[in-house]
Amino acid sequence: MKVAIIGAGSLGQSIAKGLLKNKVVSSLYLTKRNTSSIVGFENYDEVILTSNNKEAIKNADILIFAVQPRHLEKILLDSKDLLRKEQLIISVITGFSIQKIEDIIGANHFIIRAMPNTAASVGQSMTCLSPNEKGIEKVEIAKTIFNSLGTSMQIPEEQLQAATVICASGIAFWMRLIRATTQGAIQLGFEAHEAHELAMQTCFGAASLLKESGNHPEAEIDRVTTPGGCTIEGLNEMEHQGLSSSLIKGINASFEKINQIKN
Ligand SMILES: NC(=O)C1=CN([C@@H]2O[C@H](COP(=O)(O)OP(=O)(O)OC[C@H]3O[C@@H](n4cnc5c(N)ncnc54)[C@H](OP(=O)(O)O)[C@@H]3O)[C@@H](O)[C@H]2O)C=CC1
Ligand SMILES: O=C(O)[C@@H]1CCC=N1
Repeated sequence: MKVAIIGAGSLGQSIAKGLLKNKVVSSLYLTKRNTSSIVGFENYDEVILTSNNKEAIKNADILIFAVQPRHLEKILLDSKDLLRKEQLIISVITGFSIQKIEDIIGANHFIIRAMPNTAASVGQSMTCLSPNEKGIEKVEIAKTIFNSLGTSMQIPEEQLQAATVICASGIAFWMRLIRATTQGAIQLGFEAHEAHELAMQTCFGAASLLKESGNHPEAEIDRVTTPGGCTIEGLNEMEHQGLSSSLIKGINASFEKINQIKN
């Protein structure tokens, strides 16, 4: 696979690292205006770092656009004459609709909007995919790419904003929960590095339990909460303080914001 990532910033580099780790690309163009700020890709023969989007677009079969939303329109306008009908065009850009992409480059292209997260760099992204009408033909290729970076799910484009909040912003939400647990552990007397390890592995264990057992979280909670014990005491206090409610409200605030952002 010859891939170009147009806009190798935070997410673009995460995707690149995952692709390289899994050896799924024969050549990988990474573009950004200031290429000197990219580090960590020097030892890969298949990587071409450049600020020349046109060169990257010409030499790739799969284009992954990962610039900030405000930059996409100009890049597409500048390069639309170079786009080939057989190329697969993937956009990971928040809030930039398929309709808007088609308005710029035409509907006769394989276009797929993808919403991965930064865990792509370690092969653990949850990626949601929404193709345009033509892109349905190439959705399996997109699944192959994003399944090599974690797991993927095809969803209607109308749900992509919600998926962004849950999966892409979700990385930040879970990080904050892990950080808060770490702070609690330090208060209980652990060294910071120990507290971090305890919080991180326990979070990983909780997610793994659900994934491997297929159980509902409440079933797993019931297995931990000894009657009259410390777990239910802590859990109930967290709920009195609004744990579930604050998460749901945060998710809704994030969703309201994403729907206000105009590209
Ligand atoms: N970060 C995340 O976790 C997620 C982000 N997204 C979406 O992905 C997109 C990228 O986000 P993120 O990686 O955080 O943003 P960044 O700002 O980190 O990355 C964007 C990159 O695009 C480059 N760029 C800007 N203009 C051009 C240009 N004309 N040609 C080539 N490259 C260019 C910038 O580098 P330079 O200035 O050197 O050109 C920058 O490195 C956004 O649309 C965001 O909504 C979606 C899901 C998750
Ligand atoms: O915070 C944001 O707006 C973008 C979209 C999801 C992750 N980063």
